[in-house]
Amino acid sequence: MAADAAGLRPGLVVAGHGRHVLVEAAGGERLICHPRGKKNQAVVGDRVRWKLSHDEGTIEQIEPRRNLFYRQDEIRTKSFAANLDQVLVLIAAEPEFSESQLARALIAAEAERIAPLIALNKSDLGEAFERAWRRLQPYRDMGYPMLRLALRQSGAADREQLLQRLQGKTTLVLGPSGAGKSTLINLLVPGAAAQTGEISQALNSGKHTTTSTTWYWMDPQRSTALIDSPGFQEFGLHHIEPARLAQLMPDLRPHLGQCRFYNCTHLHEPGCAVLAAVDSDAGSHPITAHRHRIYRDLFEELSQPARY
Ligand SMILES: Nc1nc2c(ncn2[C@@H]2O[C@H](COP(=O)(O)OP(=O)(O)OP(=O)(O)O)[C@@H](O)[C@H]2O)c(=O)[nH]1
Ligand SMILES: [Zn+2]
Repeated sequence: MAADAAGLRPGLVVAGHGRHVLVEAAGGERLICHPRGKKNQAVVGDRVRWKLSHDEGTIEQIEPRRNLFYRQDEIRTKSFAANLDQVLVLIAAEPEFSESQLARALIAAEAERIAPLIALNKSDLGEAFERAWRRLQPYRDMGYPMLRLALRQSGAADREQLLQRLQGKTTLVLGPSGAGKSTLINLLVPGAAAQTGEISQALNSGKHTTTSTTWYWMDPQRSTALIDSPGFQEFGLHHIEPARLAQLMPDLRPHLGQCRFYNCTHLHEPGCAVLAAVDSDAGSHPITAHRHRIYRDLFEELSQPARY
């Protein structure tokens, strides 16, 4: 597409590495762009206005974001994707997933009002799978959509199942190492491996890197996208106020506003409606003891002063 009077062209950020990003122009061609100034770092999924200078570009504007998915550890903020429709958390029967990591990813999505979708892979593993599926019961009760996958065995069927959920949307895929994220991306994006090679070469001048977030189109019409992002581990949530945490946990949420103290932390107070629901048979929204422990641990973690 032609540049406007100021020489600006529209583009989409499709990969990021450090300060420079790869931008896809309206016609589909891609080029390296650098941010203008120190602030305003563009992230994958950003719609930008860029200007050509020599054979690279500078990003002059970032369009307002619908949402920004980020995790923040104690040291630095790592925002990594913007303008998402949903987050797909891919876990597996083996290696055993960490419920705390799963809970963190869901809370990060809830905080930005991005719809989460959980997929449990390796249903061919029999008993180990059923055990993992049972561990996810509280998350089904919370209303999160959940898929059973066997990506290595039943690729074609899984592909159909996934397409129904992904079509026309932009989905960030998150998952711990070994759950099958590469298998899933290769199933849905033919040629993904080759693309990754090209991107890392472009961004990193030939050095191989797997640490950048990458946008993949699933269809030639460029209407359905997957974003692959490393780093499910160390999912810091330091950008979230502890007092806001309970609202981001759908099993705690229905009990809020019913505690004796308006500023109840739901950790130890008498007359706490959340505590009353933990492992309770009475009432319609029970909270498992494990989920309350995750809440407690996170609340304490987020209450620590940030260490810089
Ligand atoms: N049994 C079983 N194994 C699977 C299935 N899907 C993937 N795997 C295997 O699980 C292992 C991890 O799969 P990957 O796709 O490499 O997982 P990943 O999440 O990308 O892992 P990293 O590369 O470590 O980030 C591989 O050995 C796959 O062959 C499945 O449905 N069943
Ligand atoms: Zn309370």
